[in-house]
Amino acid sequence: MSAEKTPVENLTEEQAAAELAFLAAEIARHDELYHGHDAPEISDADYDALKRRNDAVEKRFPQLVRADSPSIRVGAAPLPTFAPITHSRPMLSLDNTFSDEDVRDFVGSVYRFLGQLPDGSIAFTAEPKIDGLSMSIRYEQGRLVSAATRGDGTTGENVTENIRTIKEIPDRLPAGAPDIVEVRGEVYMRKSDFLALNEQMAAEGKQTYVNPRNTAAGSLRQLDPKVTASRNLKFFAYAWGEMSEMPADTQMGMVEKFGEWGFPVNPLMRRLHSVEDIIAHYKDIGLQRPDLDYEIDGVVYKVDRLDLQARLGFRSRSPRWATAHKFPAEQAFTHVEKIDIQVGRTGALTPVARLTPVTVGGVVVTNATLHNEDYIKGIGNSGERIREEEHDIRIGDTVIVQRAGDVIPQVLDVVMEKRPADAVPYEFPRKCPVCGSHAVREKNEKTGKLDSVTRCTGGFVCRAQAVEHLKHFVSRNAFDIEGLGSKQIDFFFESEDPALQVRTAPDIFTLKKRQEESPLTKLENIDGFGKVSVKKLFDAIDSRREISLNRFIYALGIRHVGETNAKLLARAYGTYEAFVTAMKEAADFSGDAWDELNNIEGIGEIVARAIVEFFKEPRNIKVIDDLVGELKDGTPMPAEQATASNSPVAGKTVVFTGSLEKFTRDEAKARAESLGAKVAGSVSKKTDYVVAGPGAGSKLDKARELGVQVMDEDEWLAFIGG
Ligand SMILES: NC(=O)c1ccc[n+]([C@@H]2O[C@H](COP(=O)([O-])OP(=O)(O)OC[C@H]3O[C@@H](n4cnc5c(N)ncnc54)[C@H](O)[C@@H]3O)[C@@H](O)[C@H]2O)c1
Ligand SMILES: [Zn+2]
Repeated sequence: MSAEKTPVENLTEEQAAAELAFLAAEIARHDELYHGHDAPEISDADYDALKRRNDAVEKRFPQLVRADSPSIRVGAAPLPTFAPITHSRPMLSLDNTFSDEDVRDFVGSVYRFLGQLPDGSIAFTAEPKIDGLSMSIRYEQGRLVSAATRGDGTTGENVTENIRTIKEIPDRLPAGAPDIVEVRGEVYMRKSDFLALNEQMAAEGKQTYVNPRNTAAGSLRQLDPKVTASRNLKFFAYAWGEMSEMPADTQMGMVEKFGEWGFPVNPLMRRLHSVEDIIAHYKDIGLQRPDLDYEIDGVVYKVDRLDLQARLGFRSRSPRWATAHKFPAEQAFTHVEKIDIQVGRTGALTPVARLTPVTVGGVVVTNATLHNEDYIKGIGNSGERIREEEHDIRIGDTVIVQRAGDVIPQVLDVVMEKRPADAVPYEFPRKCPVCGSHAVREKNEKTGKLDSVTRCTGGFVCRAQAVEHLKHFVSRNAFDIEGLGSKQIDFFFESEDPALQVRTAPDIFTLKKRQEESPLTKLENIDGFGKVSVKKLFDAIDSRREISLNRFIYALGIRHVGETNAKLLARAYGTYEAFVTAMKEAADFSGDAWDELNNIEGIGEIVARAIVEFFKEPRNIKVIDDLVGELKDGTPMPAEQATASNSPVAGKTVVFTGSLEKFTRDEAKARAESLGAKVAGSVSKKTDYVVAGPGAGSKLDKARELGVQVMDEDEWLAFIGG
């Protein structure tokens, strides 16, 4: 879909054709979901953007307009569930306008089309665009005989029995009404009814609805009219189909007539002349929008005189005499009831505002992400202010929420006038709410600033992260346990059976024993496992009780510690014991152990911090101790190279000093490391050997002072075996 991003003017004809084909299929799919199943997958704003893109491409390449172009189609084909009804006159859609400029263009185009009419002489009606579903209701001799949805504009669904259950829709017209009357308008659900229905659905443990429009459509298209009847649907009349006689000669007059006949009509409809008045009314309706008990998504403008409407006529899918001026993504006011912390799979603590439910742009919003600690304070990712000082988000605050691009609702700002006197700044937790481990913000190496994300350090024990960690633990470059894939981990993790459950790494190694001791749950009887595969699995697990230190470290899934760093650490410390002891000693980020960790070539400060934070968490230590206890000899094997060479220097710390003659400093270091030694830059009590060439100075003195064994180059070579 990268072509989508290419500016229309840069598209080649070939690209344009391909994109139009894609858009036709994609828009048809969304139409089907939205109109056919009342279950849209994307927001209206995103849908409208697809449509606009299609229009723009077609405008530049008119020769490419497809027979199935969304610009000439309306809605979606009726569902076969209902009998089809062919409309006596098509039910069309409306053209859209999005800006004041578009409105001027629309009015201008009407004047141009009609010609010779003085400015200000054409009246337009302006009325809210109700977000429901359009309906055509037919009366013959004053009696309701049928009702149909719009469908694809030509054929709709017969929903007569369901429409009859709507109390607001008269069953009979008063005497004097024409013989044939088709009243068209919008069936909708009130916001308050929608919220109440959803509450009830939730209380009954049923799936709740997304928004009033889809709920209204779903409620109407029920096979059982009793369900429709229970939903308290409403109606506004604003248009008509076939009429045996016209009772008025203006749009306004017609709607007034509908009102007289007993149909609900919208009280906000006005007749206006100038673009300025039209736009002012649009703004006024926009202001009233949050307080209306029904969803509207714009204001519809129509040429008032019906003779002029007739002259203007229709395009393929919409009248030339009308347009819908859409509202931008909606904002709404609501309260922050509380702030919860969610822990992601990587351990990130994300604050979420729990809001008093409110509909925003047609969708009920109950949560908004607050991203991180700084965002709550009003500080952006680069340290910039995103809200005014003091506009930090507090529990109890009234806030403005917006669905921009309509994905995750955002809290835009705080209404300070409404802040309760006792509201206190939110205190971001320093502990993971899931596992209780301490949570930290990392420091950015380059900027020296704190990272905006707060992370749980209990990666190894935290339930929020555990599944991912376990999957990592058994993966190919870690413990590499065959037969224990992602699916199996999910299964064992979710199991509530003590004989099957795996929540932490050591559980993997106790599984066999627990199985043996449990007379009830036998893994081999569970779907997907069989006798043979269970034996294989337990063999695979047992074979991994012997594991190299670098794999072991990598398997812990410490942040920033990938395979390379795990190898560096394993090589530097040689043994598990040495490694863990050093990490514990480095807990306060100072002292010899901390310096040595930072001295390891390739290990930077961020990595070093992450490792120390990990080992600082007693919960991690507990699990690691359990894990190690399950291994052969109660420890991972010393670093890989060391075991290979059986060298006397494996795991030892060596310092080279003075000018070496038999080899370069780099060569000496590489050689020593390949034998499993750790090469350090300075002498400390941890140093095992100092290799001193001619001219050695202070390091040699220090070694003598500490009683460290000193060798010359030849002795060293003999020691390591030539
Ligand atoms: N999210 C999705 O996947 C998806 C898919 C398809 C359509 N949609 C949304 O549906 C709408 C497009 O559907 P559309 O083709 O029905 O166009 P439309 O809803 O923009 O406009 C036409 C409709 O407006 C309605 N309407 C309400 N009040 C009216 C009034 N006072 N006067 C005249 N008509 C009035 C009528 O039902 C008419 O059919 C857009 O809002 C679009 O975003 C969304
Ligand atoms: Zn945690």
